[in-house]
Amino acid sequence: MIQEPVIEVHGLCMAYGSTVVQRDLDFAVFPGDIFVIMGGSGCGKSTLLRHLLGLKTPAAGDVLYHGRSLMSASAAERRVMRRSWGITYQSGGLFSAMSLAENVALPLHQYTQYEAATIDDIVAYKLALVGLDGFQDYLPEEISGGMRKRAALARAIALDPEILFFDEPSAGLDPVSSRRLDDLILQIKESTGATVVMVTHELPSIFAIATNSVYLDAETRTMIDYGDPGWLRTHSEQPVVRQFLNREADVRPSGDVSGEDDRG
Ligand SMILES: Nc1ncnc2c1ncn2[C@@H]1O[C@H](COP(=O)(O)OP(=O)(O)OP(=O)(O)O)[C@@H](O)[C@H]1O
Repeated sequence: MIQEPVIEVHGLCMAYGSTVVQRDLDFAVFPGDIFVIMGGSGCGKSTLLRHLLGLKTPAAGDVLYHGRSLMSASAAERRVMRRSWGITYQSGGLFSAMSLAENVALPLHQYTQYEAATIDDIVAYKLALVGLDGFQDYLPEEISGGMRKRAALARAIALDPEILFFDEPSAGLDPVSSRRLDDLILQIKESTGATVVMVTHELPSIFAIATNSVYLDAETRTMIDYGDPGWLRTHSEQPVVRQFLNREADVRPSGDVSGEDDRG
């Protein structure tokens, strides 16, 4: 059976003013993928995520969800699309003055007409799902960084999203917490059937959970490879991609390290 893509990126060109960040991006994300946006520092990964979320307008090209253009969607259509997305930001993005339960309840208040008791049940269930049973009354600052990331994930899955977006989910976490978050993302993807799109530099995460990826090159300002990162690691025809995935010494001519990831 041929699967229809969930997301299609067509001829996308992204720019800030007259400065082009990336151009000619063409790729698709299929149902159930854990799709990773990779590339060196400053190549445009977060900018691509902002375009996928409709937070930034392309200089050219389009993003389609189930074949429907995000760019030409009306505000009402975009709201329907957003209803099916769960988003977690690099910082977690939890509201510091609200308890974990209040944070997780926010999208339920915003997008549903559920009664308070139903919302309480869903919040308790989602917090339990991410291992935060019993922490509903804590403020974000009262728990660890790993727990905050998991609370942000609980909020992102509050509405049972079809697509989960992550910007650097394990940024700032120790390897054990990072691994736990990977396991949780996999578990949630498997139990809900969600499609996952994430920006990450973390090779262990990439190899542990990604099913497909795109590599954005900072130097040529376009995608230079696309595929399963485990396969690209040894088979990519692009030395920069193999280098990124193997974290080898820089293979560019000396003095040019624009594609290097300095955080690995
Ligand atoms: N609001 C902005 N205005 C102008 N330029 C910007 C803006 N945001 C990002 N840029 C530039 O666009 C380029 C891509 O930035 P972006 O944050 O998308 O890269 P990234 O790959 O996510 O980087 P990192 O890996 O360091 O997080 C960078 O050169 C950055 O300086």
